[in-house]
Formats: sequence, structure tokens, C-alpha cells
Amino acid sequence: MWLSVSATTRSPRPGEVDGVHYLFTSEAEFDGLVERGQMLEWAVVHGRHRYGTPRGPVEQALAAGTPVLLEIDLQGARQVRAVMPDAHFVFLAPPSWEELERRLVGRGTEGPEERERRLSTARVELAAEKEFDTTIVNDDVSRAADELVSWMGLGPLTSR
Ligand SMILES: Nc1ncnc2c1ncn2[C@@H]1O[C@H](COP(=O)(O)OP(=O)(O)OP(=O)(O)O)[C@@H](O)[C@H]1O
Ligand SMILES: Nc1nc2c(ncn2[C@@H]2O[C@H](COP(=O)(O)O)[C@@H](O)[C@H]2O)c(=O)[nH]1
Repeated sequence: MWLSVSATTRSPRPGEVDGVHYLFTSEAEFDGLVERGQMLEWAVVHGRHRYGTPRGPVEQALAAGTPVLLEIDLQGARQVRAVMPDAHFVFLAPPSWEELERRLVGRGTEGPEERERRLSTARVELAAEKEFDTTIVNDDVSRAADELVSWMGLGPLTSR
């Protein structure tokens, strides 16, 4: 299974590595990817930064028969559904609203205003759960990953 690397115009957080966590691009570089048709999907997430899935690596993996896993927002999922109707869509849900808030605060990477923005996005996304083929509750990471792999009918998670 191949886990695709997204591009984003957001700045790296401490510890995030270009090409591993994201392809960190300038606004102009992201524009270029979009204008050249090199994005499978892209969206402004949390009303601020652009995030998108480069098309080339995904299409190459699929052509080689390798399943691809995208971890993208609701807007991106809707775009992928429009161009790849055979794709499968999993809604990754928090165990509770309170735990979602606790985890976001605990991550410690955003101030109160940005956290509120992200919680607003979460409210919108939670309301769209029924658009997805299944829901997996992210209570324990290992358990949720096992459930995902089992639902997909695949072996253990590997990347590139
Ligand atoms: N199952 C889990 N148990 C405990 N902590 C978790 C679990 N899943 C995620 N977290 C933690 O919750 C925080 C938020 O998770 P993550 O970074 O994946 O955010 P997200 O859902 O992508 O939201 P955002 O769009 O704001 O980034 C992180 O600190 C992450 O380590
Ligand atoms: N449409 C897309 N959404 C994406 C992509 N990569 C990530 N995401 C979404 O962005 C949020 C915010 O991420 P963060 O790293 O700033 O915390 C993340 O939760 C995803 O939902 C993508 O390629 N396309």
C-alpha cells in the first residue's frame, strides 16, 4: 500500500520534514502544480492554506496495481469521488467532541484563534459523515489502523 505525500502551502511545524510529512511549497509553486494539471485534487483547508494531492505518483502507483491511501479533507474527498468513482471513502472520526478538542489543544501547534477555525471545519466535516462508505473511530491509533487495513482487505501498512 502506498501512502501519498500531499503538497501544502502551510509552513512546516517543528519536526516536519519536506517530502516526508508534506511537500512544502510556496504559493507560486502550488499555483504551478494546479495550472499544469498536476493536482488530482486540492482545497483550501481550515480557510487558510492550500493542500493537494499530486496526481503523478498516485496514477503511477495505481497503474502498477498498488493501492493508494489519501488522508485528505472533505472537499478533497468530494473531488476524488467525482474523478475516481470506484475509490473507497473512510470517515475517520474522533471518539467524542471533547476528545477532539483535547487532542487539538494537546498538539500545541495552534493558538486559540486557529484552533477555533479547525474546530469549525471539524463541525462541518462531522455533519458529512454519511457521504462516506464507512466510519472508523480513531480511539486508539493502532486499533484504528488495524480496522482500516482490515476494511480495505490489505496486508500491513507500508509506505513507498
Ligand atoms: N488515537 C489517538 N490517540 C491519541 N492522540 C491522538 C490520536 N489520534 C491523533 N491524536 C493526536 O491528536 C492531535 C491531532 O491529530 P492530527 O494531527 O492527526 O490532526 P487532524 O485530525 O489532522 O486535524 P487538523 O486538521 O487540525 O490537523 C495530534 O497531536 C495527534 O497526535
Ligand atoms: N484536500 C486535501 N486535504 C488535505 C491534504 N493533506 C492534508 N489535508 C487535510 O488538511 C488537514 C490539515 O492538516 P495539517 O497538517 O495542517 O494539520 C488534514 O487534517 C487533512 O484533512 C491533501 O492533500 N488534500
